[in-house]
Amino acid sequence: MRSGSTSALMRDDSMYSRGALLEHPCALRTFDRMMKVAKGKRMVVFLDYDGTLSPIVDDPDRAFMSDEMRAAVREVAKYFPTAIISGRSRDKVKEFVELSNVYYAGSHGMDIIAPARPLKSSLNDAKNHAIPLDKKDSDVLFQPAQRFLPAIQEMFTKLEEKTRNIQGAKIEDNRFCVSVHFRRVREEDYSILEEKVKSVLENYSEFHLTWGKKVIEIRPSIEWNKGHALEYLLDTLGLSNSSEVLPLYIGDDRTDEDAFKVKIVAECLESMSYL
Ligand SMILES: O=P(O)(O)OC[C@H]1O[C@H](O[C@H]2O[C@H](CO)[C@@H](O)[C@H](O)[C@H]2O)[C@H](O)[C@@H](O)[C@@H]1O
Repeated sequence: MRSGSTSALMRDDSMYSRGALLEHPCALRTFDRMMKVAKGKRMVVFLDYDGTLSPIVDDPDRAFMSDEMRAAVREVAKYFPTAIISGRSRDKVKEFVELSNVYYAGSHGMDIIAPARPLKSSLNDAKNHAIPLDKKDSDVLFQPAQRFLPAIQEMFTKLEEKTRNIQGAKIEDNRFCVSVHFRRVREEDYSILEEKVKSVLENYSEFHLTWGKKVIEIRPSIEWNKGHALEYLLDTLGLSNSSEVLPLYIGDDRTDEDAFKVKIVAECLESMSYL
């Protein structure tokens, strides 16, 4: 996503959602179709956090998940491998979700804890970034944007300084990316905020901006997003064979589109539309 003019921040979140709904079948309304497609397949569940497992609220630090939702996810994870893929830092999303039977991918998939298994597919380069947590431990950390950490920390400090005087602006450290929230900023200050963010970014050519729900996200320009994280997880789970596996991805924001575009996910969506 790209800003057109200085008013990119004025973009209406609900317009995006309506467009996405037209393009993708609604899971609840097409439940029977989904079950037909799922028959005989190994289902793997991928969930976004904000706006999916928790409601969108004004204060990002208070986006709590309900106990009911937590119980539902815990139950789902008993039957299907389940992963939470979020723009948040992995620690933060884990703190909110509080479940031990799910996989976590934070920073839009740039920070994954996954079971240690040999990678089978074309994600060859990915294994170079995988760090075993412990010899006895069966989990590995996958962090393809590690080298950007010092620059991200620097940017975070600069953004806090520059936006200090903009009422309602909030900078969130998501470890391998940074969020600039403007949900509580007055509309007349949107363009000032956007300019300030862009002025910081000018000195960091290896980063780019993306726009979510009342949030600007600053991300390292590497070829890695929620879609790659989904593929990585499927692969490490030994489940990247598309004829046997049904990946179910639930998400509400623009960055979730990267996961919807993954071939195996897109094919499943398409097969549901033809039933
Ligand atoms: O990938 P996600 O888990 O959906 O994370 C995307 C961003 O979500 C959070 O911001 C959004 O939710 C906040 C709480 O409801 C809301 O105040 C904000 O306006 C939304 O954009 C999170 O705080 C961001 O860091 C994530 O990038």
